Parts: sequence; structure tokens; C-alpha cells
Amino acid sequence: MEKIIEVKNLAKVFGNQTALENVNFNVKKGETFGFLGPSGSGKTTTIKILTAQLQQTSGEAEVFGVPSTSLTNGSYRRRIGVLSDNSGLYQRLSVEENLKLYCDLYDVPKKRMDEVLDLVNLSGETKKVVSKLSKGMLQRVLLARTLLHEPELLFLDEPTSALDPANSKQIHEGLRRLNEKGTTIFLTTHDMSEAETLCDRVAFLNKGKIQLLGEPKALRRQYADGSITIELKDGNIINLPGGTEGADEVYQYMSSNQIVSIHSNEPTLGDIFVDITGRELV
Ligand SMILES: Nc1ncnc2c1ncn2[C@@H]1O[C@H](COP(=O)(O)OP(=O)(O)OP(=O)(O)O)[C@@H](O)[C@H]1O
Repeated sequence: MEKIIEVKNLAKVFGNQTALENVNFNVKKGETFGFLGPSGSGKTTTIKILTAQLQQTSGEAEVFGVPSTSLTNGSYRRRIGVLSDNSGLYQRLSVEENLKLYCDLYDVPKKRMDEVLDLVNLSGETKKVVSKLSKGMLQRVLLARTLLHEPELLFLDEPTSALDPANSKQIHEGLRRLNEKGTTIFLTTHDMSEAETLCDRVAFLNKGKIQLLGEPKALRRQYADGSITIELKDGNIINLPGGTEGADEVYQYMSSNQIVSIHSNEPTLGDIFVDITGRELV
């Protein structure tokens, strides 16, 4: 599958502070790729390098097969969308007026506004003035603006941080719809459930290094300890270890027809992160 992003031995040093060290990964066309890590782990630095806002100290960062620094060139610039916490919206103008300005800037037909507003579930709010919007609405307007020029590749830096679960869910639905239409998404987050919901593959970043990379499902299976949980007809829930010890007990419950449900205990991505880094993802 075509690689949209390719990063090799990437490093970034600020003074005596190493922000990224020997980072290697790629993102394939059509993927939603999650970059997960706690505060200060290097997520924003990576996005900034990939979007030509920062120059790496060493290593390679390619987007669309060219060094990411080439994204300053207009033809590449139009192929990406970047959502960060840097608002850049005109506070006194309405949602519609703000988006119209961006349509002019990107030479996008105004009818595209309706499509993106629908995608982020804001079709009924277009007359609202930006300064009066809730955090969740503001984030959705920013996402709408990022999508106006139909970027093939979307960089999202913590798209739902500071949003409540209902607003996060709406953003997630919009992102899923976009991804289904073929948009490649590079997403940073420290929200593990967001990563589980959205991402085809995730990389765990800790102190500037990738500690683990893979599909969420495969990682959960890889780190499962084999134990299982059984729910019995009398309401009891029993945890059993993996291997023959657990198997004997399962057999006994099965042969006496006591089992309602049985499932394997897989760790969450958050559990795995703590397991391999020894720290929580906050
Ligand atoms: N311009 C800068 N000058 C000096 N140090 C910086 C600069 N930008 C980032 N850093 C340092 O690099 C490290 C990684 O920062 P980065 O912002 O990439 O982390 P992050 O994972 O995005 O964190 P957060 O989740 O809090 O946004 C941190 O130690 C940070 O202090």
C-alpha cells in the first residue's frame, strides 16, 4: 500500500532537551494512524516537523514522497489539512463568515461549506458569532475550516482534548466518515479510548521514543495474559488463569451447564502503555 508519510531515524533536539530520538514509522494511504503519548513526549514536535513548521535535527521525514519541508510549496500545501489549538478564527465574525473567508483564501466554492458543516454537525449554527461558541462547537468549526479544501492528509493534534464526551463523539463520527471517504488521518492523542475507537494502527511515544507500534487489536492480544472471565448462572463472576489450570475449571462449569458467558481478558491500550513505560498516559 502507498506510503503517505515515512519517517526514518528522526531526531529533534531543542538546546540540551531531546524531544525526539530515533523515531521510525510510516503511515499508509487511507489509514488513521494514532501517535499516543503523555504530555511532553514529542507528539506536537512530530506534527510540526511533518507539516514544515519545524526542521528536524537529523533523520528523514517524508510526506507524499518528498521531504516534509517541501510542504511549504503551494501544490503540496493544498493536499494537507492541519488542526491544532492555534485558532486563527475571527472572533467577531459568524461561523459562516469565517468559513467564507477561508473559501476565498483557498479558492474553494462556497457550496463546500455546507458539506463540511454537515460533516461536523454544525449546519444549524452557521449564524453564530465565533466568540459565543462553546469549546466543542469551536473545535468543530476549526475542523470544518481544516476540511474546506478537501485535504487528502489530515494532521490532528489532540482534536478532542478539553471536549466533553458528547462533543468528542461527534468529532469521532465526523472523522470516521472522512476516513471512509479515503482521507488519511495522522492523529495525536493521550486519550486511549479515542485511539481504540479511531485508529487502524497506533505508535506509543514516550520521552521522544517509539516504544511500541501496531494495530490496537493485535497489541491487546499480544499483551493478554491468557486469563478469562466466566459469568455463571447464579450471578457469580469468576476470573481464571490461562493454561491447563483454568481449562480444568472451565470444563467443570461447562459440563454442569453453569456458564452464561465466557471471555478472554485483554488489556486496554492504556494498560499496555503503563506496562511498557511504567507511567500513565496523562
Ligand atoms: N520550541 C521549543 N523549545 C524548547 N523545547 C521545546 C520546544 N517545543 C517543544 N519542546 C520540548 O520538547 C518536548 C516535547 O514537546 P511536545 O510539545 O512535542 O510534546 P507533546 O507530546 O506534544 O506534549 P503535549 O501533549 O503536552 O502537547 C518537551 O520536553 C518540550 O518541553
